[in-house]
Amino acid sequence: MKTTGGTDAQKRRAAEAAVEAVEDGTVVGLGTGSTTAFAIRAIGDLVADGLDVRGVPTSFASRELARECDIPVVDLDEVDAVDLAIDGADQVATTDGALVKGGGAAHAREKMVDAFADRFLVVADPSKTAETLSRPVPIEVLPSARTTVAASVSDLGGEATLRRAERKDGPVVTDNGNLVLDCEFGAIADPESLAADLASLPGAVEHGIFVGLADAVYVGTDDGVEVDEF
Ligand SMILES: O=C(CO)[C@H](O)[C@H](O)COP(=O)(O)O
Repeated sequence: MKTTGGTDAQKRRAAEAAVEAVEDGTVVGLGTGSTTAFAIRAIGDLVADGLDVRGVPTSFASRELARECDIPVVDLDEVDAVDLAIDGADQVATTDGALVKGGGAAHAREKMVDAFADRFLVVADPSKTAETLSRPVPIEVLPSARTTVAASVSDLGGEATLRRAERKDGPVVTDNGNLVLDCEFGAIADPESLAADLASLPGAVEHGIFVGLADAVYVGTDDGVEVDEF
């Protein structure tokens, strides 16, 4: 499910440009994925130079990396505000900054942190951008809801596939102990409407469509960074 079309240099450029927005004394949401990992490492470098920040990780993996980088970490329920969140995406709509996320199965916690943040910056490479979202939409589901949610997805015109683990027999289990259905809808003409439909399914914990949340998208290219504000 991971999308790895961009180069590390592109990802790093986007991440390091976004990290320039991190201010002293703030709480920063730490997204998940290979692009955000560059941002977490860059924040770690600033912490080593004396920057005072606390990070709110969105996954086991981002928590581990933040700790490795000596970034003090706190849970979302321990802070009154998240000043800035930096997170990656599997696909970014260039028109309005709508996203498909969840390639790392972390979208439930990512959505909580990204939505709560005063400002949410997306970091991406050019392989992620599109005029219309069309990537399969991950839905985190309670284990016993996987067949009922899959049937509802089919009623909505999609096709759900249980995400399987690459290095173990069986399904991917999220950090929250749930399963993930990757749901193919083809081109998504109205992400807001599909998001509302998916949010209403009993047993669906969270889906990977992020509408109206991104404040800016940083796209790292081979020779710079393009920034779109929304
Ligand atoms: O949504 C995500 C994890 O749930 C990631 O942000 C998304 O998959 C992008 O990852 P990468 O930067 O490795 O391509």
